[in-house]
Amino acid sequence: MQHVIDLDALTQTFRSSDGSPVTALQGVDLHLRRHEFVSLIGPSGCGKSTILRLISGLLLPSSGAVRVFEQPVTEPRDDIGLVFQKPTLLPWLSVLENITFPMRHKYGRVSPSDTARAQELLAMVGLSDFSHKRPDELSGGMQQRVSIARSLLHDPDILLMDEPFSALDALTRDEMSFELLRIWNERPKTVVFVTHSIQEALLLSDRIVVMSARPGRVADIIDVPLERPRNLATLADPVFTRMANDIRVQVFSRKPD
Ligand SMILES: Nc1ncnc2c1ncn2[C@@H]1O[C@H](COP(=O)(O)OP(=O)(O)OP(=O)(O)O)[C@@H](O)[C@H]1O
Repeated sequence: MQHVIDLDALTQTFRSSDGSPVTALQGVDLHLRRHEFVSLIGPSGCGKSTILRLISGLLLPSSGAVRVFEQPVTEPRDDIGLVFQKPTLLPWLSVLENITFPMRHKYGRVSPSDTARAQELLAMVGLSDFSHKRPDELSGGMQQRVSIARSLLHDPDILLMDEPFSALDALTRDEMSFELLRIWNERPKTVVFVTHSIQEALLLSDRIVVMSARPGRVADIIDVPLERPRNLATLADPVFTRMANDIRVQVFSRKPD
């Protein structure tokens, strides 16, 4: 079967400010199938964001290989959407202009269909009434919704999301998780989702990659057998609660290598 994302023997070393090497990732192998939803969880600093930067081409590996659609990744690709922890909006543009900005940046113009799609996405994230506001007139959570809408504008095949809901309040966070499931259902994509929330990972994912602390390695890959479509009832499913407990134990207990 063709993989959409292949990470083979991936090692990433950085140089810290005092010049000493920091091994962020060591020997990471991971293969994602088409339209799979995979979450990465693990302790702070275990290299989750580094994996997303490597897949996106924002960073090149110290050793090992990153392939997307079987092509080595050598630079950022157009068919990958990115959502970061922070919204990264341009403060001088309106909300609507921020969403269509990637099109203006790439093609020098924004077509009426881009604008219509941006408006659709704004409605989806509940911000139709804010399309002409500037980002600093919105709350942090609202700004993050705008950046999620922006990442979806060109309907990318791959979506890389780095704790996209961590800035949102708990209710909005649940709502956004279900919205993301709905979007993913309607327009399937291969998603790599970084989160610190075991519940969020379980609710969303086909597989959960549990990473170990520095140097970051893949400690376990867990299949999530919960039926789709998932909804509020999923959260009360005994399989969900049992798996959440098991993963919590796995993440928080120190296991000797
Ligand atoms: N540009 C860099 N220069 C030096 N060290 C870096 C750089 N980028 C990341 N690191 C280090 O690599 C390690 C992995 O960082 P990364 O941000 O990928 O972890 P993470 O699992 O996403 O963390 P968190 O959950 O806290 O967001 C950390 O020790 C970090 O300090």
